[in-house]
Amino acid sequence: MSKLRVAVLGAKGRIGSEAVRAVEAAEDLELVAALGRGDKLETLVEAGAQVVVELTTPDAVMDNLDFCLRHGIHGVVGTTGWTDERLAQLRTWLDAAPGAGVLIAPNFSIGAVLTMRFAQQAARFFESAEIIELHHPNKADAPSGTAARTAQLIAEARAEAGCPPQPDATRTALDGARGADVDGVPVHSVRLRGLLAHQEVLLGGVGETLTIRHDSLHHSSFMPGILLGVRRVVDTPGLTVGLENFLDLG
Ligand SMILES: NC(=O)c1ccc[n+]([C@@H]2O[C@H](COP(=O)([O-])OP(=O)(O)OC[C@H]3O[C@@H](n4cnc5c(N)ncnc54)[C@H](O)[C@@H]3O)[C@@H](O)[C@H]2O)c1
Ligand SMILES: O=C(O)C1=N[C@H](C(=O)O)CCC1
Repeated sequence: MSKLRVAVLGAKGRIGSEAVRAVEAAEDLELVAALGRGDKLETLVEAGAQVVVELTTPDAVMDNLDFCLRHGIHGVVGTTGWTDERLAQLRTWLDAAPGAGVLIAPNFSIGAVLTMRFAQQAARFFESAEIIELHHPNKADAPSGTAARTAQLIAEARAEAGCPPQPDATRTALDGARGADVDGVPVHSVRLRGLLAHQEVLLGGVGETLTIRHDSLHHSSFMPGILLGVRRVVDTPGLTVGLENFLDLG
């Protein structure tokens, strides 16, 4: 059986360099290009890449995906910074590229995906929900893509169940003291040397709290998810948001 031809964009970065090693080590995949900032995207076409793993920056990701889809190359995207406008733009490019697929995964680690699912399931049973995300201090964006997605899922679950707004008597607060408001869910971002990627979802009800915590301790935690995304995206045309769609979680 022929190997799937894979390229990595952001190949010298923290997660990109780990992805290069993971693709090289996978028997069913062939690494055909490993590009960094300033490298020509035409190399992807010359190398015959079928799937691009996009691990760059929010500033670069849209141009990279535009190029890939114009050349019929599938995308597995870990880069953060997604907004409704960006997703709408991506859908128009996908409409013009029949057969091409893009997976956007706010988090490739299985534990983080399960954290999001558990939080979504629990959200309607508690009056209060807040998120603390904790990352290394070199991270460019806040809140993390994972925390933003978790907050959206919690808010959707609460709205579907008809939950009222969260109790909060705060009348005066220093700017930022109550975190960022993501669809009504406060999200607090910590940046601390020594950390990689961590998240706590705090849920509170009368007389009890539930804390769901996940820790990524090494970039290797993201690799099984990236490889799964590469293998599945080639048979999944259109836009898929979230690795959970490839995990048969029920
Ligand atoms: N989804 C996930 O599971 C997951 C996990 C870790 C990181 N991330 C995200 O991945 C992105 C990268 O994170 P990082 O910690 O590796 O950052 P990083 O700064 O270490 O790496 C980014 C790399 O991309 C390169 N780059 C910038 N513009 C480029 C371009 N136009 N073409 C090719 N390469 C380009 C940079 O030179 C750098 O080497 C961030 O958005 C981060 O939030 C996602
Ligand atoms: O290290 C990062 O940067 C990470 N970014 C993703 C996010 O913003 O959620 C996933 C975790 C690691």
